[in-house]
Amino acid sequence: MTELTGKIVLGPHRYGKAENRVVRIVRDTDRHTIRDLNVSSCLRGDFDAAHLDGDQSSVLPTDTQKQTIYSYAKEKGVEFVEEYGLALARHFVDDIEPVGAARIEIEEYAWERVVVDGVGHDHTWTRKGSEVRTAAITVQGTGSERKEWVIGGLKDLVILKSTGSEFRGFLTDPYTVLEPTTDRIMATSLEARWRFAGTDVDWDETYAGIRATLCEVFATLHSKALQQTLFEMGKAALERYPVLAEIRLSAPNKHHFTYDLERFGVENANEVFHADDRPYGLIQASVLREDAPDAGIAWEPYTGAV
Ligand SMILES: O=c1[nH]c(=O)c2[nH]c(=O)[nH]c2[nH]1
Repeated sequence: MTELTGKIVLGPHRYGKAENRVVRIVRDTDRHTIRDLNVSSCLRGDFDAAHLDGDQSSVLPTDTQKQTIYSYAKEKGVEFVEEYGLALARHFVDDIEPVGAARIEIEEYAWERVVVDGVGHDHTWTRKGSEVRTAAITVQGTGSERKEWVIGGLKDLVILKSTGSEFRGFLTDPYTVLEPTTDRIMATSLEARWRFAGTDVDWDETYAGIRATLCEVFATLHSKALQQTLFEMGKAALERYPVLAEIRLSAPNKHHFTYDLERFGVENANEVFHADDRPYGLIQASVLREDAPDAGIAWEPYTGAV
């Protein structure tokens, strides 16, 4: 048995307030707007003494981080979640001495107006689908050492095409039972995260455009595999949006198996399927520019997987 005798030391650490549920209503007129967010703050820096000696003198309480998150929702507004995240991250790095880097992760839940007499209501909404907009903002260092990274994204975007997808010609071995197919359902619950090359961005327009591009390629590309579809989706997003350095895609292959109706003498020409929830193929790919600026710690996650 291998036995290790080396000195035990503190490794990397970070802390913050995770999943602050911030609902911001703008009510300057009778027609209100709503932004519904889940905001996490994460600080890195010289917090060794808190771990090694129980010394809290450098520790900004996670409760204070929470209060700042809520106050900034009014002071700075949340019209663009990326700007709100940048304001928070800059504040923690610039104004709180021991903080070397701050990361703000945001999920945004979409709401749509209830329609009354054909018109969207002023102050009543229903939650819109499962889809979530995401952002992860990291600010590190001050002065000439300053680095800022913004990652936009979405998750739980459920998308399905009923044809235009095949999977054949794959490697086989004695355990292979899968039949090749030239016509299948392709469906996924897409997670995509894209890293911006800078911070001067039309955030909402870019979000809507990237989302539309990803959906358009999924729909129109005749797919030979989910792997190919993911690469082409990412490539199209980078081609259309030069503000992007890279995009990372994660897609569970939500299998739909043709249900065996032959047993009943009933023909099933790809019309009735069993939607299987588990297990699923999990296909992940990143697409990037060769001249993408350094990602630094932009992808180091706090609350969730990246
Ligand atoms: O698009 C696919 N990629 C795979 O790698 C794979 N593997 C599998 O069994 N079905 C599929 N589909």
